[in-house]
Amino acid sequence: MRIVGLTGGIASGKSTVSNLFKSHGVPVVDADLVAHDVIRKGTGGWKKVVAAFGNDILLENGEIDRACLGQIVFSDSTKRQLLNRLLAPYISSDIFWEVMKLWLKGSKVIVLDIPLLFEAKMDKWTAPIIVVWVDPETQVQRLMARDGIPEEQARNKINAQTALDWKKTKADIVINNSGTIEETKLQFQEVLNQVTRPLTWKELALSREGVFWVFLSAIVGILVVQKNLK
Ligand SMILES: CC(C)(COP(=O)(O)OP(=O)(O)OC[C@H]1O[C@@H](n2cnc3c(N)ncnc32)[C@H](O)[C@@H]1O)[C@@H](O)C(=O)NCCC(=O)NCCS
Ligand SMILES: Nc1ncnc2c1ncn2[C@@H]1O[C@H](COP(=O)(O)OP(=O)(O)OP(=O)(O)O)[C@@H](O)[C@H]1O
Repeated sequence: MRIVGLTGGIASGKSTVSNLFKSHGVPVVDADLVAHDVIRKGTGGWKKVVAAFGNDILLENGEIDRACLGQIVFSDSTKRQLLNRLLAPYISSDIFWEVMKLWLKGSKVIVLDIPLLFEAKMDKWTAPIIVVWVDPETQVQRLMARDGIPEEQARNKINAQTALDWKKTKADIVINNSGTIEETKLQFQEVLNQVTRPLTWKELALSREGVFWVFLSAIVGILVVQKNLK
């Protein structure tokens, strides 16, 4: 199995690229969706977050008001680190199970869309690593437009993350999403070819079929040895 890492900065275009993967039949595990799931009302993550941040972050229906929690953590690095610490175990274990489900289904190539791939040190489990890069001014403008927030808030969110230029230096593949969607789609086609090329022997051995054949060979080997010993 090939586990491709997809990361970038906030509003750099990760979801845009992951939607392209999905539309070409490559399954994607979306860490943002997982992060939303682990703080649903009544879950372990919800309890931890409410205990740490208080009832003021709750909506009337008891769900966490993510916009409100976002305002708190994107302007205070200590609180952000606290939230990251509380949720990291839940997020990583859920991502692991999502990967296992895809492995059991026999998926050969999957994409992990994880904004904090490097920060959470999950980059070691993925190869190749794709970084969706955008120039700084376009990033601010797109974030302001998408979230309907003022420039200062947008810059707070961007500064809450490791610099996108640094992430770019760690990438195996960079998609420059500063231009039009059409330009991104052109780059994507090349990336798709690269990512879906035949699996290496190691990747093959880690796929469901690979494990099956290793297991079957071991059983046959044992039976042959036992027969020869009789
Ligand atoms: C802060 C929260 C409540 C804001 O929720 P909201 O729905 O408004 O935003 P959403 O979850 O869609 O995140 C939007 C983007 O913000 C950035 N972001 C989210 N959390 C963080 C963080 N802890 N540090 C830096 N950037 C972050 C990512 O680029 C993400 O794609 C939420 O993002 C959260 O619970 N974050 C902590 C969990 C986490 O680490 N998520 C990232 C997945 S690895
Ligand atoms: N090439 C592009 N041209 C114009 N707009 C774009 C382009 N790529 C993405 N956008 C827009 O920019 C915004 C951010 O893109 P997207 O949601 O894909 O980023 P993201 O990295 O997934 O964000 P987040 O980190 O918040 O999850 C969206 O409103 C999207 O429609």
